[in-house]
Amino acid sequence: MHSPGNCSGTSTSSTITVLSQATTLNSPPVMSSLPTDAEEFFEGGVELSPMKVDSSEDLLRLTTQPLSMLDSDEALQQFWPLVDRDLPKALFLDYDGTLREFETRPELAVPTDELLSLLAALNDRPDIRSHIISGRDSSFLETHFGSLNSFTLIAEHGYHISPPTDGNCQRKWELWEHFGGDAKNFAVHRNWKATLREAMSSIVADNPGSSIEEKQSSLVWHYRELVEKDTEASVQQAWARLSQLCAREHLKDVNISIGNKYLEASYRTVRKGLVMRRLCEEKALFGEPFAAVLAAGDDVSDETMFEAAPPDYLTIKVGDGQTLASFRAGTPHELREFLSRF
Ligand SMILES: O=P(O)(O)OC[C@H]1O[C@H](O[C@H]2O[C@H](CO)[C@@H](O)[C@H](O)[C@H]2O)[C@H](O)[C@@H](O)[C@@H]1O
Repeated sequence: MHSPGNCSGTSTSSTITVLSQATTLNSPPVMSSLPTDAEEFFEGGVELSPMKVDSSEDLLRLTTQPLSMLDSDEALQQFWPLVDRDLPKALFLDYDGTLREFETRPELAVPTDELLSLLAALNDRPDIRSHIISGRDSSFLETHFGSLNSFTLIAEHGYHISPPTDGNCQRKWELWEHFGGDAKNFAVHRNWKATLREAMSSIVADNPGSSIEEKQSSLVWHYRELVEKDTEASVQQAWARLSQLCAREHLKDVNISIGNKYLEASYRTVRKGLVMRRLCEEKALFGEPFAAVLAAGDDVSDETMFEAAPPDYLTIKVGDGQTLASFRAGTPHELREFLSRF
C-alpha cells in the first residue's frame, strides 16, 4: 500500500496493565463489557479462552507494548506476513476513537478523505479481509463504508452484520443470530428500551448538554458535552440508576456499559469478541483459515475482541487506559500510519 510507514527503530519499554473485575450494583464496573464469569464464554456456541484471573486478588495482569515495537518489518512479520500476498489475512477495525478521532457529537465524526483513501487501498487488496466492527448503527456504516465492497461491516457491536458484496454495492444486513448468536429475544427490545428510554430521558434532563442516541439494539447516553465539574459523579449516578431499574424490572438481558464519554444499555449477549471469533472460526472450518488476524480498538467493547483473541492475533489498543491488548497505539493517526504499511 501507499506509504512505507516510519521505521525509526524500536523501543523496549512496556507497561504493566492491571484490571480489576469487582462489580456491584452501586458502582460501575471498571471494564464493564468484560465477562465476569466463565459461563459467559460459551455464549453463541463459541467457546472462548478463559481469562487468566488470580482469584485471590481478583486482578488480571498483562504486558502491553508500544506499537513502535513493530516498526521494523522483521518484527511486524511475526504477526503479519508482509511478503506472501496470497495468504488471506483479516483486519477487525473499530471506528470511533480507533480509525477516526473523536468529535463532540457522533454526527460530526464522519470519515476524512485520508481515512477513506486508506480504507480504499485495503478494499483493493485480495489478500486482506477487512472488517469494520463498530458500535455505530448499520445506516451510518452503510452510508460511509457501503461502497467498500470487499469489507464486512459489523454494526452495533455485532448485532447487525453485512458481508462483502462482490462488486454489487447493494448491501444486505443480517442479524447476529445468523452467525451463531441468540436473536430470539431481540423481539422484546421494544419493551426494555421503552423502560430505559424514560429513565435516560430524565437523566438527560438532569444533565444539560448530554443527549440520547437510539439504535436498534441499544440506547446510548452521550455526556462528552457535559460542562459540569463532577461528570464522574453524574455518570456513576446514571449507571446506578439504570442498573437498579434493570434489577427491579428483571431486565436480565440488558448490559449497561460505560465507554468513552457514553453510557450504553444494550442487549447483553452481543459482543464484538464473539463475532470476531465466530467469523474467524467459520473461515477455518471451510478450509481457509486466516494466516494472520489484527484487531484494533479503543474502548471497553473492543476489549472483548482482545480477550477473545488467541495469543498469535495482533491486538492493538488505541489511546490510554487499561487493556488486554498486546500493543498500544497512542492515537488513531498512529494506527492509520501503521495500517498504511500493509
Ligand atoms: O465501537 P465504536 O465504533 O468505537 O463506537 C462506539 C460509540 O461511538 C460513537 O460515540 C463516540 O464517538 C462520537 C464521535 O466521535 C463521540 O461524540 C462520542 O462521545 C463517543 O462516545 C457512537 O455515537 C456510539 O453509538 C458508539 O457506540
